[in-house]
Amino acid sequence: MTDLAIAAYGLRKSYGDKTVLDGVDLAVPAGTIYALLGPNGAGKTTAVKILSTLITAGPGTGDIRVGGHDLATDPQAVRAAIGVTGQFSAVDGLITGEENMLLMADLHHLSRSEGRRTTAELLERFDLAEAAKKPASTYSGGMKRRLDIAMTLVGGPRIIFLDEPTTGLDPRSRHTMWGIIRELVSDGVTVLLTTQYLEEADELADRIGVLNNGTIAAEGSADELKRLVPGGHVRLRFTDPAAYRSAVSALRDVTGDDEALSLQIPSDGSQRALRSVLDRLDSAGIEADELTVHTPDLDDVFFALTSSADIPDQPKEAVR
Ligand SMILES: Nc1ncnc2c1ncn2[C@@H]1O[C@H](COP(=O)(O)OP(=O)(O)OP(=O)(O)O)[C@@H](O)[C@H]1O
Repeated sequence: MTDLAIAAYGLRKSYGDKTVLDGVDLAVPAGTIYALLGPNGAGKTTAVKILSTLITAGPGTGDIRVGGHDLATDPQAVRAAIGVTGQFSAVDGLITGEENMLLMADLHHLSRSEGRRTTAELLERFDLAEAAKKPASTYSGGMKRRLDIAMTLVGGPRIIFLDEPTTGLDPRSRHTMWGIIRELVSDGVTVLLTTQYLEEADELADRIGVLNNGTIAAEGSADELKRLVPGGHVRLRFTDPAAYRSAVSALRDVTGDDEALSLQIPSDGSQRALRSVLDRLDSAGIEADELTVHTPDLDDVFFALTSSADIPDQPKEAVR
């Protein structure tokens, strides 16, 4: 049996008559990154709050184990094993970065010397040593987010929940944060993150769960998810209408756009498929002005799975 850091069966939660989570299963192997991806209001934060014991799951929820501990019977042990960084920072702006860290060390009952050592180490690691004695309110968004994660790490959690860790950060800070998350996992920590950014899930996650309408509409690695949607094609553009017409008759299975003088050929984008297109063009003596390859990306998957809210069940049937 794989060592699961997080195992949740049939997560349910409703607010009044609004069902937010309608039986979500999650299985996250230790030492991996799992991304919960979903549009606004999909229930990502709700799932994180339940798994981190901040709110209770609704009736009908099955077993939930985090770090091997049963969430229902041993929430204290779960809390000791995890760290949570939410969308709203735990950083106190009135005190310095260092003081924020020392406060966390106190909360975790570290001795004074251990607290100082851990604080210094983490501030250094997160590139905050220089700013350590400045009030946190003077920090940039990226620095605050790094301090927030550093504070989460004071207790040495083995499982970390990151709720939208890079929302609102500029591209450079986002890349820094990705580096930090990768480093955590290389130390054996398990990360469950929520994100609205497909690129982030693609970059970081071993597995991605697409949350939609209260259920996981699809789950897999980024590559597996991309294979779920059709849409790979080669696009050829022409400036000469005669060349365009010859290409349409020389190639099979094409969809042409007579006005734009462009045509699309379904293709998996492989070298072999491209060569076959080029060979056919060559042997017909046709030269295209532009050739582009489009392979499905996570955007295509996301839109395919989350855009048809008006057609119940369709997304699930399409992928399962
Ligand atoms: N305490 C609450 N009372 C009533 N409704 C709530 C409560 N908390 C969340 N909701 C509703 O549950 C739904 C899911 O919210 P949640 O915050 O989990 O979504 P999310 O996927 O994290 O979205 P976002 O990306 O916007 O943060 C939303 O429609 C929200 O309005």
